[in-house]
Amino acid sequence: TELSETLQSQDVFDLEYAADLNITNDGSEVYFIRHYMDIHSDKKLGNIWKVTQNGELTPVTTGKHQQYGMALSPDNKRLAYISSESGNPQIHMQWLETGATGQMTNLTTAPSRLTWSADGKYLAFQMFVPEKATPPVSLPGKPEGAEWAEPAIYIDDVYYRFDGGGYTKPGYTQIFLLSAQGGTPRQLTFDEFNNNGAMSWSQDGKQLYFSANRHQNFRLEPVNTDIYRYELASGEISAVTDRNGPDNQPSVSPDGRYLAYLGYDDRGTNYENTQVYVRDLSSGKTQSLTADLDRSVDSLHWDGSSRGLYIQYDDQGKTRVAYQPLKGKAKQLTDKLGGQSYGRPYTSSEFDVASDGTVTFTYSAPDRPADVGLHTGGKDIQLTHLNDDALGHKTLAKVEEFWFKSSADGRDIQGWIAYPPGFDKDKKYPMVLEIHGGPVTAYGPHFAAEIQLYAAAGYVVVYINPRGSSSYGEEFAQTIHLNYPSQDYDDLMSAVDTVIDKGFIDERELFVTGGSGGGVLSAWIVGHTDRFKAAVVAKPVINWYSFVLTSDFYPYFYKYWFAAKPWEDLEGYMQRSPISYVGNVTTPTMLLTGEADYRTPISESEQYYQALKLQGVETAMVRIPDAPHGIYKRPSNLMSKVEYILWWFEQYRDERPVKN
Ligand SMILES: CSCC[C@H](NC=O)C(=O)N[C@@H](C)C(=O)O
Repeated sequence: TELSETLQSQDVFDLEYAADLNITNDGSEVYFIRHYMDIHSDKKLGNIWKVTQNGELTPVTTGKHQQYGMALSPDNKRLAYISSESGNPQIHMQWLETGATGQMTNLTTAPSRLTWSADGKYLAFQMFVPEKATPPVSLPGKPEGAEWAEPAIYIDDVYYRFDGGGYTKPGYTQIFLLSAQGGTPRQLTFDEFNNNGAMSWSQDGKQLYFSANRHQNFRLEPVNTDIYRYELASGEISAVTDRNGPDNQPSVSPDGRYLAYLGYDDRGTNYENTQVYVRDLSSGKTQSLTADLDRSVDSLHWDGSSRGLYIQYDDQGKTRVAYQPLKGKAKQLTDKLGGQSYGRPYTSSEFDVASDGTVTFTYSAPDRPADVGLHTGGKDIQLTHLNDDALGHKTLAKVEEFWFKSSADGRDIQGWIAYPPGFDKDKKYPMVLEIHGGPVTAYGPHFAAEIQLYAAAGYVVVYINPRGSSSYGEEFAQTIHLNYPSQDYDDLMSAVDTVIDKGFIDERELFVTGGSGGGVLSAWIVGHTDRFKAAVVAKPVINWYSFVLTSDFYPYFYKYWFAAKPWEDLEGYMQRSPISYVGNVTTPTMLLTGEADYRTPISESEQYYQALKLQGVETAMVRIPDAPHGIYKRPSNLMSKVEYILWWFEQYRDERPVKN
C-alpha cells in the first residue's frame, strides 16, 4: 500500500501500547504486555515481552491471544498471567529460567487480581461464582421439540447490567487460593458480597488483606469499600477500616510492619482527594501521608526499605510519580507518565518500582501511545519505541499547551492545541473543540488517535480541562458539584476566543464535539450559542432525570451528583439538562452512541435526535452496534466514530456543497 504522510483512520490497527509493567527486584528488566490491534478479530490483543535497561526487547509469550493480569513472583523466577489461549481465561505460569509454560487452572469463570504470597508458594486470585437462578415462572405446555421464543428475563437486583459487561448473572466475586505448583484452587470466601478489591499478603503468609464493600446495604452505598483481613488458618474475616468512604489498594510493607492504602472521607460531593494512609499494624495508629497534597493518589508501591512509598497522581493534565517518605516531604521523580488512553487524551498510566528504587512507568508523548519508560539516576529513559514503525514516517499533529482566563470569573484554565500537519500560522484553519467526559477527569499532552485524526484532516483541534476537571485540586473539581454544566461552558467559550485571537482560525468554521460528559457539554453548547457550524454529540446525557433512572451505576449518580432523587427535584434536574434548551438549537447536530452503552444509554441520544427532528434542526443519529460506552475499544468502532464526525463536519464546510 501507498505510504501516507499523515495519520489515516485505518492506522489505528497499527497502534501498540505497553501495560501491566512488572520490574525485576534489581531493576534490570521490565516485563510488560505489548498490546496490539488484531485486524481480523477487530480486538485488542496482547503478549508478554521483556525489555532490559538498554532497550533490548525479547518476547516471553506469543500467539493471537489476550494475555493480561501479569504478576512476577517475589523471587522473579516465575511469571503468572491470565490467558485465553485454551478458549477461556485461565491462570498460566512461565518459569523464566527455562521458558517452560503451563496452564495452572481449569476454571469455569475468568480469574483476576493474581497476588503472590511473599514466599512465592501461593497465588491468591478472585473469580465470579455464579448462583443458580431459578426463574419464578416457567411456562407449561411446551411440546417436545417445539421452538418457542427465548424465555422472559426476570430481574430483581439493583445492578442488573454493567457497561461493557452486559446483563449481570446472579452470583458474587470470591477469593481463591492456588498453589504455585498448580492444581485445584481453594475457595476462601463464601458470603454474599463481592470480595473483589485489591489484595495484599502479610509477610508471614498468615493473613490476606483485601478491599471490598461488605456493608449490608452495599448496593446503595456504592463507594463505601473497606479493608478486611482474612485469616488463612481460621477463615475469619475482620474489618481493618470502617470509615464512611472508600478504602482500597491495601499494601503491606516489605518489613511487614505497616499497611498502606488509599481512601477518603465521603462527604457526599462529586469529588474528594484520594489520600495515602499508613497504618502501623501492631498499634493500629493510622496517618494520612498526603493530606496536604491536594491531588488524588491513584496508586502506590512500597519502597524496599519500608521507609516510604512511591505514589502516582495526576497534576495539571500530566501524571507524576513521587517518593513520599513516612515522615517528611515528597520528592518528585517524573511527570512523563501516560499514553494508555489512545483514543482520547485522558491521563491514563501505571508504574512499578524495583527494590533499589528504579521506577518503570508507561512513557507518554503526544505523538506516541504508551511505551515502557524508566526513571533511574534522576533521569527518564524511554526503553521501547513500540510505534516508531507505524508512526515514525508520518507527520503528526504538534500539541502545544496554553493557559487562559475564563470569562466567567478570571479563573486560570489549561488547554492544548493540536496543529494540523504542515501548519502555517499565516493561513486560516477550521477549528474543532473536543470536550472530555467524566466530568471529573483530565486531558493532557498525551497521544490520542481521535485528536490526531481531526488534525490530520486539516483542523486545528482545541481541548481543555474546564472547571470540574481533576488534576487541579479539590476546589477546582468541586466547582461543578450540583452545578454541572455551568461556568464550564464559559471556560470552553473562552478557550475558543483565546485560540481565535491567535489569528490562524477561520471564525466561520468552528465545530464542536465531545463524548460522555463532553457529550453533555457539546449539547449544552448548541443550546446556548449558535457560533458553531456543526456539532457531534457523542454518548451524551441529555436529560438527567432519565439518565439517573437508566444508567448502570444509578445509586452513585443520583447520590453524588444531585441534591435529591429526580422526583424530589424535577426543576433542579431539568435546569441542568441539555434537553431543556433544545428549543434554542439551530446548529446541525449529529448524535453518535454505542447501542450497548449502559452508562449513558442510547435512549439519551434518541431523545435529543427526536427533539431536534421535531424542531426541524438538521440532525442524524449514528448507532454503533454492540458498542459500550468505551466505543474506541474495537478499532473499527474508533474508525467509525472519527469518520462519521469528520464527514458530518465536512457537510458544513464552506467549500463543500451544503447538505439538502
Ligand atoms: C456524564 S455521565 C457519566 C459518563 C462517564 N463517567 C463515568 O463513567 C464519562 O464521562 N466517561 C468518560 C470518561 C468518557 O467516556 O469519555
